[in-house]
Amino acid sequence: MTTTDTDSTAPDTSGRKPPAVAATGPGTDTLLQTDGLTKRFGGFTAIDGVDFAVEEGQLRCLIGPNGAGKSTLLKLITGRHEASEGAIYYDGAEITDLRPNERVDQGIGMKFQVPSVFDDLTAFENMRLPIQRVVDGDLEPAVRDALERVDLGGQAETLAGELSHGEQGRLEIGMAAALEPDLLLLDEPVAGLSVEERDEVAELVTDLNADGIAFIVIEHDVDFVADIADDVTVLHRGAVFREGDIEAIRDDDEVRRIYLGGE
Ligand SMILES: Nc1ncnc2c1ncn2[C@@H]1O[C@H](COP(=O)(O)OP(=O)(O)OP(=O)(O)O)[C@@H](O)[C@H]1O
Repeated sequence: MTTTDTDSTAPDTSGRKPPAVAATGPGTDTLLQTDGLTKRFGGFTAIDGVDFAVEEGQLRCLIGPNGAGKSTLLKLITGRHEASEGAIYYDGAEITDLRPNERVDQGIGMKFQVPSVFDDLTAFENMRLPIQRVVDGDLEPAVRDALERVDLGGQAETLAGELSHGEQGRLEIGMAAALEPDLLLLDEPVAGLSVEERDEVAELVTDLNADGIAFIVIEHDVDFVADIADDVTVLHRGAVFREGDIEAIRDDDEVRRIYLGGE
């Protein structure tokens, strides 16, 4: 539940722009829009009045220094955190007060920073979990297809705990993609991976994006961002500091100062 003093039926006399619900509705290209989104932890404001949008099929990277609020913003979008103020609109409806599972049902998927595969189940058994939510009847062909999609067809019977970190990461992304989201949120998907594993994840994300899935990707690895991103949002102290394409962001002296170490 959001904390707001405003009666939604009363005329808006605040001078703020009208709710963005129509902005994500039919006939627009905007899939997700936040409006003045704010999150406070006690007296500390982690996300401070953020207006943030993702277009249909867009791949937007979210970067920023440690503690900038990137994970908190993603958790607000997935419903893991409740907003203190502001609103979130998705595909023509307000989702601010929906529960996490309801947001998944609306088409918002998430791969967390912490691995969420079950180590003592095989890759096949892990993949069957999301598939059984969306497929009726014989699950096996759909599970095999989903494993092929993340290049794990040959590892179906391997315990997830015995897969490499890169393979586990691909399995998790594949599990999130199996729920057929329109928007997939990834929190540092290549942290701790080798260069080759990183490239495989970049290829997978690019392929899924080409299939029409929009992405928000939190990432510290600027080379990975450059490999995959159309657009970059820089978050700093809980607010949007810059938005632009990766080249403009890389060349921005202020961004380098706050984020890239100012070299
Ligand atoms: N549950 C919480 N309770 C209190 N403070 C929190 C909580 N979650 C995050 N914070 C604080 O909010 C701020 C933003 O944290 P967040 O994890 O969103 O940053 P981040 O940009 O994802 O950082 P990093 O790159 O280090 O993961 C930090 O100062 C953090 O300490």
